[in-house]
Amino acid sequence: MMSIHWLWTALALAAVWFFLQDLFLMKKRKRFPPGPKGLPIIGNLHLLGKNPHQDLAKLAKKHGPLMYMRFGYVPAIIVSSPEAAEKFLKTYDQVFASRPYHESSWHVSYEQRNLSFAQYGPYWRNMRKLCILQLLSSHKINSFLPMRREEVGTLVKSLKQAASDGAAVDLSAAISSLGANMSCLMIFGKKYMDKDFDDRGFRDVIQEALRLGATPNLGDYFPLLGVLDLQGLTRRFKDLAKVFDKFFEKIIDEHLQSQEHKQTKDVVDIMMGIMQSGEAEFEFDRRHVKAVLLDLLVASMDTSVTAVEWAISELLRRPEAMRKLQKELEDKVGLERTVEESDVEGLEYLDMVIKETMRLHPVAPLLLPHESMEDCAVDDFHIQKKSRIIINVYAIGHDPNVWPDPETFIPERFKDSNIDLRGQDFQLIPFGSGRRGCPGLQLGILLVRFVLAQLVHCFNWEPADNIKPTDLDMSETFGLVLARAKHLKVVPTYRLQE
Ligand code: HEM
Repeated sequence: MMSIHWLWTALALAAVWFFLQDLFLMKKRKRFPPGPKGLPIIGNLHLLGKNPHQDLAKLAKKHGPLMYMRFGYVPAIIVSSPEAAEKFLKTYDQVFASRPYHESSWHVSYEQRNLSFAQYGPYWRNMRKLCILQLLSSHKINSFLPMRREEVGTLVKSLKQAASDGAAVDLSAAISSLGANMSCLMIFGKKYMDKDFDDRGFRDVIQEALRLGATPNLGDYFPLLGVLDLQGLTRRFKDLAKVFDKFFEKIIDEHLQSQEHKQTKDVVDIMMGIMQSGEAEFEFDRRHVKAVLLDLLVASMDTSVTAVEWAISELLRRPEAMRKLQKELEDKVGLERTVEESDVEGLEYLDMVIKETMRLHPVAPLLLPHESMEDCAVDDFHIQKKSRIIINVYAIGHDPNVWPDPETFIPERFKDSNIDLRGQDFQLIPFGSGRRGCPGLQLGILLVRFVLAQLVHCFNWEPADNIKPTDLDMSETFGLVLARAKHLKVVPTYRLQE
C-alpha cells in the first residue's frame, strides 16, 4: 500500500517537473527581437532623452530594424526599416491596429473615446467611418475652400505689410496662428484666439495640452505608479479636462441655440446633427462628440503648418531649390495674381519639395503608438500581446541604406520616381499606413501644398538678423508634432506685380 502511494507521488512530481521544464523551454524557444539590455524595473526608459526619435534611431543602428525594448512594465518593439514597417502596417496590420492605454487621453478625451487613441474595435471602426464620410470627405473639404482662401489671404496681407516696412517676421508664430484659425473655423465655425477659453486664452491652453500630452508619463509604464501621480501630470490633465469640457459645452450650446441658417456646416453642426437624429448605429452622446472635436483640433492645428515651416527652412538653405519652385509657380500662375487651390494640383516640383521635407522632418516621427492585440510572430521573432509598437519613420527617412546622402535636402531625388507619401511606399510614410493611417491625409496634403505655394510664390525670403542661410539653426523639438526648436525669423520681400 505504502509503495503505491510513493509511486503516485513520484509520478505526480515527475509530471510537474516535465510541465515546468516544458514551460521553461517554451519560453526559451520564443525568440524576442534583439535590443539593448534593460535595467531592473525601469527597463530601457533611461535610454530615451529629449528627442526619443533620434535616440531610437541610434539604437536601431546597433541592434537592427526590429528591436525589443522595455519601458517600465511595457514591452516595446521599435520598427526602423521599410520592410519591417510593411510587416506591421500591412501584412499583420490587423494584429497591430490598436492603441495602448494613454493616461492623458484617458482624462482629456472622455476615457479614450476619441478616434486617435480609441482601442481597435467596433467603436473605433464606426467613428472612423463617420469622420471620413461626414467630416473629411472631398465634398466637405471643398466646402471650406473660401475660408482657407480668406485666411491664407489675410496672412499674405500681413506679411506684405511687413515686407513694405522691411521688417523681420516670426514666420513660425504667423503660420501657427493660421493653422489654429483654419482649424477653429472648420471645426467650430468661428475663431477662438481670445479669452473665450479661460483666463490663459485659447492657444496657451491647447499648447499646454500638447506639451503635457507629449511628456512621458510614468503612469503609462508603471500602472501602479499611475495612482500616485508622482509627476503631477494626472492632476494637470484633470484640470485641463475640466477647462476643455466647459469650452466644448459652451460651443455645443451656442450651436444648439443658434437659429442661423448656415451655408457651410462646421464639424459641431454635423456631429450634433448625427447625435440628435439617433442615426449613428453605435453609442454616440455628447462625450463622444466632445472627444472627437478635441481630436480633430489637435490633429489638424499644427500638423500641416509645421510641414510648411520645415519646407521654408530647407528652401532657405538651398536657394536654387527655392528659385526652381518659384519658377514652376510662375510658369503656372504668372506674377499678376496669387495662387489658388486649383493651381497646386500636379505641380511636380512642389510635390517633390513636400516629399523631401516630410522625409527629413516627418511631422509625427514615431507615428502614434500602436499596440498588439494578440501574440504574433514577425520574422520568427515573438511579439507579445499588448506590446507597444513604435514605427520610427524618422529613422527610415534618415537611413543611408534607404536614401543616399540622407541628411541633404534634395527634392530632385524624387524625379522620375514612383515613391508617394500616401502609405503604399514604406520608405516614406509620414501619414502612417493601413487601418490606423491618417484619415486627414487629403486635407493635410492640400493645406501644405496651398500654404507653401502661396508663401513661395508671393515672397522672396531671407533669414533675419543677417544669419547666413547655411547657418540656420535646424534643431528639432519632440512633441506631439516634431517642431523647430527655434522659431523661424525671416525677412520677406513681396515679388508679385500688382
Ligand atoms: C501634414 C498633415 C498631417 C500629417 C503629417 C498627419 C500624420 C498622421 C499620422 C502619422 C497619424 C498616425 C498614424 C498611425 O498611427 O499609424 C495620424 C493619425 C490621425 N490623423 Fe493625421 N496628419 C496630418 C493631418 C491631419 C488632419 C488635417 C486631420 C483631421 C482634420 C488628421 C486627423 C488624424 C486622426 C483623426 C488620426 C487618428 C486616426 C486613427 O487612429 O484611426 N490628420 N496623422
